Amino acid sequence: MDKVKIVIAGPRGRMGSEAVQLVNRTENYEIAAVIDHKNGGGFLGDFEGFSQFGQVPVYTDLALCFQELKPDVLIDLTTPEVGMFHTKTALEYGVRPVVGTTGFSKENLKELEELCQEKGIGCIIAPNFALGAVLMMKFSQLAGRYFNDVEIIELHHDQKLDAPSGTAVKTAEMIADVRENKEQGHSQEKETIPGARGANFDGMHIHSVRLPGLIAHQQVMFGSEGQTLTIRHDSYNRASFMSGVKLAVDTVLKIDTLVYGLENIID
Ligand SMILES: NC(=O)C1=CN([C@@H]2O[C@H](COP(=O)(O)OP(=O)(O)OC[C@H]3O[C@@H](n4cnc5c(N)ncnc54)[C@H](O)[C@@H]3O)[C@@H](O)[C@H]2O)C=CC1
Ligand SMILES: O=C(O)C1=N[C@H](C(=O)O)C[C@H](O)C1
Repeated sequence: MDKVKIVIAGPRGRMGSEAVQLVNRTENYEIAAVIDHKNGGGFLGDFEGFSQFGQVPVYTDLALCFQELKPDVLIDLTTPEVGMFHTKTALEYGVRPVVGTTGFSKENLKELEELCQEKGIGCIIAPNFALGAVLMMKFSQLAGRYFNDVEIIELHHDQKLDAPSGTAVKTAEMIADVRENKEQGHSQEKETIPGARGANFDGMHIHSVRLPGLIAHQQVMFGSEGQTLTIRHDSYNRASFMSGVKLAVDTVLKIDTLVYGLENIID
């Protein structure tokens, strides 16, 4: 059986470097190339900490990489600014994207859904690859059917670029699908310091904590008369995301639509 040819964008990043190791240790996967904005024309092995990957080419030009190597899958773990461009380019060249990069808007998702349809190939965008986080979102959605009052508190390392996190937005979207619409808190509440009540998503509030020492954590709190329910997930390292990345790569090869969220494929 031919190996799955994978291109990884963002290989020197916290997630990308973990994904390089995942692809390298998976028997039927092969790293065809990496995409980085440095060292185009060189090799991954030239980057510090990657000496074992001497032969893996580095491209700065995604389209050129796809034209020359015709890979099966792009794993994108970059930044909100470039994630959409990479994903679109991949679909245009018939390469199936598995995207962990966060910060995609509803409009972005709509455009990608149409592009998948046009090209007849699959794409997976997963705001969180950790199984526990996916369950936390599903459990929160279940609780949202019974509790209208919810506050989402996401906690991340202080190098994170986007706020709120992709996971928090996805959680809010999933709860909003089942929750009776409600503007939370007192109708006359006033912020004496702007932002004190966090971001407002459909009347729910999202709070973003950024601290060194944290990795990726989220707590969803529900309240009603005389009780609260708290659902919490913690990722203590980036290895926690890798089984989800593998599941997404294996799945994206078999589908021909856009899937937004791992909860749609874990069953
Ligand atoms: N879906 C999930 O389970 C997870 C998603 N993430 C998301 O993944 C993304 C990456 O996160 P981290 O690895 O922590 O960030 P990071 O900052 O450590 O890595 C990002 C990498 O992208 C590279 N990059 C930037 N522009 C590029 C370009 N034009 N071409 C190629 N590479 C480029 C940077 O050099 C850097 O190495 C973020 O959007 C984050 O929110 C992070 C953890 C889990
Ligand atoms: O940047 C991170 O670290 C993470 N980003 C994703 C998000 O925005 O939800 C997933 C996870 O929380 C880690």
